[in-house]
Amino acid sequence: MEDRGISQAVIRRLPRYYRYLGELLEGGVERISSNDLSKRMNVTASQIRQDLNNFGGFGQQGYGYNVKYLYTEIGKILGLEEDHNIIIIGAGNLGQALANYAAFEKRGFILKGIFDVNPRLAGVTIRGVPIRMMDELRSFVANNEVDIAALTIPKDKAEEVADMLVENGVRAIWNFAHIDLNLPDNVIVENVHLSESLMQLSYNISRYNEEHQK
Ligand SMILES: NC(=O)c1ccc[n+]([C@@H]2O[C@H](COP(=O)([O-])OP(=O)(O)OC[C@H]3O[C@@H](n4cnc5c(N)ncnc54)[C@H](O)[C@@H]3O)[C@@H](O)[C@H]2O)c1
Repeated sequence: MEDRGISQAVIRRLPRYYRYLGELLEGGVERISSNDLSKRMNVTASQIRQDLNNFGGFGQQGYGYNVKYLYTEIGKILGLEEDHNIIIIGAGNLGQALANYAAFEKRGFILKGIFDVNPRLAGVTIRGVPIRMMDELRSFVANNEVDIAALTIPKDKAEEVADMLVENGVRAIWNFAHIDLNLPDNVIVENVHLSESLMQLSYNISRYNEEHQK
């Protein structure tokens, strides 16, 4: 998928630019050169120029980038100018950790509901949001605008719950269950697997060790 002709590789890097530019804005910085941004972000200045050139000619020689403008433009590309309503399915360790993480709200991801099958969790609230039982899910999705469903349930339940969500109109899944979901093309899935990130770390440790033994 391409966005305004911008490659997925660039899109993957945008959240990091967005985070740094947000910090600069909070610190009152109005403009920054690609060299300064490069030092902060530990990315080459030429990579930054290449990436940010995708958004038009607002990096000017001798002036640098207009931080507010770039932040706003990247926010638009990432679809962050509108809020997204989220529900979490599975209120175990991970689901509760996500629900407790208030900072998502600052980015416009609003927690609307939490669901589980465990009756002992019924009515427990997390940051004011009650954990509901799964038999309420259908009517909840029908009566509330739900943009994203996070799946933090066991993997053998994930496919069936994802199907049910999709049947009821949910179009984006943030999938933490260790399974590749088989869903229609019009459903957008983002898989988050911390163990894959750990394996990447492990690979980098091995590579570092090998290189430094030579
Ligand atoms: N992607 C990652 O990086 C990552 C990291 C940790 C865990 N996980 C995965 O996330 C899932 C949750 O992990 P956890 O440690 O929170 O487990 P957990 O056992 O603490 O929580 C799972 C919750 O799901 C509920 N549940 C079970 N079946 C359900 C269903 N059909 N509908 C709704 N809720 C249901 C359970 O009652 C429980 O509260 C697991 O699949 C785990 O493998 C993924």
